[in-house]
Amino acid sequence: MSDDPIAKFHQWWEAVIRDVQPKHRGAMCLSTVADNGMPSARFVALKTADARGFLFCTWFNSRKGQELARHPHAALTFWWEEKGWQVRVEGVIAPVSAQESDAAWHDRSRDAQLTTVCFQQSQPLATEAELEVRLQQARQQYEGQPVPRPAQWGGLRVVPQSLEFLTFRDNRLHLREYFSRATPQSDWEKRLLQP
Ligand SMILES: Cc1cc2nc3c(=O)[nH]c(=O)nc-3n(C[C@H](O)[C@H](O)[C@H](O)COP(=O)(O)O)c2cc1C
Repeated sequence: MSDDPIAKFHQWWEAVIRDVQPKHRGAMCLSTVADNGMPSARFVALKTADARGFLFCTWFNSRKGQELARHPHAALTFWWEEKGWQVRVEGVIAPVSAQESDAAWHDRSRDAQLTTVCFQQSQPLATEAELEVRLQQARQQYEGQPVPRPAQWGGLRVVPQSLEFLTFRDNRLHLREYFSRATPQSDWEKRLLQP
């Protein structure tokens, strides 16, 4: 078993992509905390995972973006049913360079860029019909030209302090491999946890 949790994460993620071919290959539950201590969770898409951390993209002024700006701690949870694997990540939020956010923006399809720019994520919506109207307006506005990345949209990185890999077993003797480190510069320590 790998003693480098990032390498282990990659082994698992690549195995899932290869063997399961999920439609949303990077889907992960992102948990944040509000001022009153209330947690909130939603799925986002993992873009990359490497020694620097786990990168996802969003609106900085969305609910999650504002919560992370005020409380820069986050948890990520993956569950890959076909493999019986759960991964939990806990860490701190680190900003991402404008160049990296630009690269992520250019990776998106034009359709995805247009649906991103035409909404103010997390704000109230008057009617469902407004969705189509706004998208049509954005199509017209940017016809024949590139869709620029909004300044409020970009990447955020979760720099992990701990990762836990759970191998689910039908007899409930789940294997839990827990990795933690005191600081991002420290070595990882590994231990097993009771199921
Ligand atoms: C599979 C999946 C992937 C998603 N990926 C993203 C994403 O990468 N970024 C994002 O902002 N929202 C993504 N969403 C939408 C979020 O779940 C959420 O509805 C939205 O970001 C607003 O959350 P907030 O109001 O807590 O900020 C995704 C939803 C699903 C179901």
